[in-house]
Amino acid sequence: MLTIKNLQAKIGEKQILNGINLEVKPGEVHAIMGPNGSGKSTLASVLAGREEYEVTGGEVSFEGKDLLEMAPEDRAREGVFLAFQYPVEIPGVSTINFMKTAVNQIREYRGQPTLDAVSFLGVMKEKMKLVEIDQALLNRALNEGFSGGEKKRNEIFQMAMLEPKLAVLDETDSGLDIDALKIVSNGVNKLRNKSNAVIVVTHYQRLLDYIVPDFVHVLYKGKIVKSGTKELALELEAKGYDWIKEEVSVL
Ligand SMILES: Nc1ncnc2c1ncn2[C@@H]1O[C@H](COP(=O)(O)OP(=O)(O)OP(=O)(O)O)[C@@H](O)[C@H]1O
Repeated sequence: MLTIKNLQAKIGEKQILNGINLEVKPGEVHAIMGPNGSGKSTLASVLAGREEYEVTGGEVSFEGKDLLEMAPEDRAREGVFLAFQYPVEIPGVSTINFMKTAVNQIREYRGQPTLDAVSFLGVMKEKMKLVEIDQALLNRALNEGFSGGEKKRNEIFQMAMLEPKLAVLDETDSGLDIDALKIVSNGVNKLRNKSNAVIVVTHYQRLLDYIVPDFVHVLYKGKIVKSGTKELALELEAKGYDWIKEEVSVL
């Protein structure tokens, strides 16, 4: 589904990604971990096509198409969803209206009939239950004054509505209390199936107790320096990153 080959990227004059290789197949969940400043958010942002980042080398293909050539909105239409670390606020536009437009644009792009107001509300109610989100929140302007946990929950709601093939969840555990962490994780788990894939960027093994990954990768200095299964996350939780940094330094 997603193949990243030797991806390099910089912001301003600072080179951040130094050759990322990653293969994600349908149905898989990959967790990306790593020390602060190693490039995790940058990788997510490059996949989303955020303009500030300049790709300086490598390739990314999504279902055989060159992802890096696509405009950010086309990436979303093709089925890539990125939950931003700090989602934008859109004053004056309710979350419901925002979602209705987004869902119908994607349906049109995929050649599916658009949803009228009644059908949209039906789908919305069903997805709201998945992430246990309150309608009062969805009536408010998008993200305006939302708490950290509300923003995160709303992102998972957006993901449920947009039914992406690949979801990139960036630090989705930040700002969530323990109950919200479970609700969001349950929402993600209910959305998992054989044909979609998830990349979750996280600092905490705790999240991976709920969203159980097939693979865990450690990003350090802009490269994936170690990959393993969920046991690797447990090892990192127990031992920290120093042993990995040492392994890298003797190479
Ligand atoms: N706009 C920018 N200008 C200069 N440097 C930047 C900019 N954005 C990111 N960086 C630098 O790029 C490096 C990687 O940042 P990134 O946010 O991708 O790391 P991260 O692994 O997600 O970190 P964290 O775990 O702390 O969230 C950091 O050293 C950061 O300071």
